[in-house]
Amino acid sequence: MTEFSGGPELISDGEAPATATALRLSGLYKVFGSTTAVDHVNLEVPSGSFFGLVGPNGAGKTTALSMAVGLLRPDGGRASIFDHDVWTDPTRAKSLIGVLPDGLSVPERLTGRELLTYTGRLHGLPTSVVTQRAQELLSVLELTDAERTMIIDYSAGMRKKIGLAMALLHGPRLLVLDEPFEAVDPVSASTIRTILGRFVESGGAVVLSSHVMALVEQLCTHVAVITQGRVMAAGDVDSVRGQQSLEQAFMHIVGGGTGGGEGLSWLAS
Ligand SMILES: Nc1ncnc2c1ncn2[C@@H]1O[C@H](COP(=O)(O)OP(=O)(O)OP(=O)(O)O)[C@@H](O)[C@H]1O
Repeated sequence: MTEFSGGPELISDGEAPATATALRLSGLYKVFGSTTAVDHVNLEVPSGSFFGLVGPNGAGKTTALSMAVGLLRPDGGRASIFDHDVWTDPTRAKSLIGVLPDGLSVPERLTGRELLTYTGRLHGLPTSVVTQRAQELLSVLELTDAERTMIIDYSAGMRKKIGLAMALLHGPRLLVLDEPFEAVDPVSASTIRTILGRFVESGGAVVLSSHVMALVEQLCTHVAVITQGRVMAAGDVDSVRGQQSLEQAFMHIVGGGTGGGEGLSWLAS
């Protein structure tokens, strides 16, 4: 097991943004055929916050995050990163964010090390900086043994970790992570939590989607509950959960928890 000590300098590359809002979504809207995936979503992610986006399957989390980072064009509304509009000022906006998208698509025949080198060079980082940061990220994320393995041969958890390394490599100020802990083993998950915690302590902001309420409750300072494309509750974690656990509050807000008690009688032997 690699102890996480020190590690790469994750906050650094841009000048300090003057605004206190890392991510602002205003009236964000997306329709697929007859499905309104994201329905006029307004959200503000403060600088220095750890923001969890939770919601049932199909709630619109991935669609909202994809529009927030400029991967999917909205049908309406705006997304801005530290006051830079993602669609009218994409170069500046995207230089400030690191993204771990759902279903990361990368050149599969590159090795982990090659992928980081390629990513760093695309960001315009000097070779020496890319080499040093890639080394540290591979080590911290326990991918050193797999640095010469092609991505096509990576497990699901290894793909998440190399995706996170790609998101961190250029020293962003906002991380937008779709299900970063999915398929990741407990030791790596703990390392990732430490990295993200340090990132936020240093003034960065993290937005992540997750289905694991206990994790969101433990990690996040803020949370938004989204269902059927709409934000049903948002704010600091204490105010959203009230006197209940976040899971109880979630069930209450989305109106779930009644299924599974009937039917499937053929499963009982
Ligand atoms: N490319 C697409 N074409 C058509 N419908 C889509 C597309 N992408 C998403 N949808 C629909 O939009 C809605 C929101 O999907 P989305 O993937 O954003 O939900 P999610 O909250 O991320 O779900 P999950 O938790 O299951 O990952 C769903 O009804 C989904 O079927």
